[in-house]
Amino acid sequence: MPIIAPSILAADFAHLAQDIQLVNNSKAEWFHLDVMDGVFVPNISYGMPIIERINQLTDKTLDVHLMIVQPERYISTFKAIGADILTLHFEASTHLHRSIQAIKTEGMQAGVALNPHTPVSVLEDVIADLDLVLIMSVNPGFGGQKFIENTYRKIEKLAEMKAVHNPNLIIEIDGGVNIDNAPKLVATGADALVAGSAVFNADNPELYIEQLFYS
Ligand SMILES: O=C(CO)[C@H](O)[C@H](O)COP(=O)(O)O
Ligand SMILES: [Co+2]
Repeated sequence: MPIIAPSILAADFAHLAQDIQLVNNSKAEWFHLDVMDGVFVPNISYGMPIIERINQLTDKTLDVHLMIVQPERYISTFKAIGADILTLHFEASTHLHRSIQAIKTEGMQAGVALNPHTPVSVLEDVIADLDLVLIMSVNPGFGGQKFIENTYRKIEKLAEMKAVHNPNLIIEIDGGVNIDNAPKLVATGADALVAGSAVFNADNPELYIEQLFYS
């Protein structure tokens, strides 16, 4: 079964506690939390106070996706507010190896995210140190975008690298995931599926999460 990570970006911020409870009651194992700075991506989402509050309202894993420049500046801050998995972008990280080690030293799981144009091969020399690779299946910055079909090819290649270098690596797919593409994503090698708009726009989000879980 894949790990389902509903993206809170698509939640109703006027009724956030209700949407957190919905995820708590569902088969989702993780909360996916998108932090955008308006510089690395052309959008600003939410930051530390929201994540800190969500951490107080759940026992589930907090999967934090940083879409910010100089993410290394905030590693200890995200640990302090409850992040369990901290994923930063390859494209935003000059000293990626050092940042991965810093995340692990803080006691979090370390992830690296790749934009749609970035080949998985760039991770060859750090893949053994990683807990997770997040493949962006849309261009980062916004929810509700159309899934990019080339993602399957990237999962295949990453799954080959995983088999050789790091069998425990989690392959996470983020963007445009829904119940139509989820089965093929899982069959191709995805271990974790992020879904925002598909979940929170569903008539019954809890049931939708269950359908994704049984993909
Ligand atoms: O990182 C992200 C955007 O940059 C989000 O996690 C992603 O877009 C999820 O939203 P949706 O499922 O609506 O595509
Ligand atoms: Co994300």
